[in-house]
Amino acid sequence: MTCQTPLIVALDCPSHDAALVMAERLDPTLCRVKVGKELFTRAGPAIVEALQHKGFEVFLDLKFHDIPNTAALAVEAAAELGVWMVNVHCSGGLRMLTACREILERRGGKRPLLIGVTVLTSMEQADLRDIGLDVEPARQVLRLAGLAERAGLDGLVCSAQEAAALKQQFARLQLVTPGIRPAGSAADDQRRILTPAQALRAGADFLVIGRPITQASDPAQALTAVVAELS
Ligand SMILES: O=c1ccn([C@@H]2O[C@H](COP(=O)(O)O)[C@@H](O)[C@H]2O)c(=O)[nH]1
Repeated sequence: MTCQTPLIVALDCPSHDAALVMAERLDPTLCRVKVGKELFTRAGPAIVEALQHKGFEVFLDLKFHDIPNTAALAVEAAAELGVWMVNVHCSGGLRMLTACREILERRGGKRPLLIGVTVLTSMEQADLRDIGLDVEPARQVLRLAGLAERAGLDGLVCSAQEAAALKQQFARLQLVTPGIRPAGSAADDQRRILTPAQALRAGADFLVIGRPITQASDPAQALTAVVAELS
């Protein structure tokens, strides 16, 4: 099934069973799901297959960042799982990004969207300074977007705060935006946030939402409320 909505729910759950219980409360016509580091490390490829079996398209958010050969082979393994989207860190560099794109092209057939992570939405300027980057997040995002464009990636993970500037310079790239917070929700550890409606207006293609839905007392109702905000 091809899902038409921009919503991706982050299933940051501690076990296979917990993820399936949460997935039961979601509707695959209203959202895709994201399997990240915690869930995949605990539950492995079986959880991806189980979610696909329930009708969900899966974004495998493992943010690969390694030497080109290792990263590319990891991306190929993700493609073999039949995931809809996979990602790598742009800061792995042009050769790493290119190797990841090339291995998917060589494989042929239906392939996942290959998305480059720019600057994590939990980071602000002080965090970049701590790692030796004396630059505003938005500027660093644009730099890394240029690398992703040159390497032929399909899109970027970025904050929706950068979406308008990115769409202006890199119209081809699809923008996947975590750090989405419905009005009144806690920001948690996120720093560069926007509401769902603001994010779409700014040009985001896909909105990643985790805790505001999965930790709500009624996740199905929380998802429906976001859908309503966007319609
Ligand atoms: O820059 C990034 C990249 C990935 N994420 C992931 O998205 C979700 C967000 O969850 P919330 O509960 O809505 O904060 C989470 O799985 C992160 O690993 C991100 O937040 N920022």
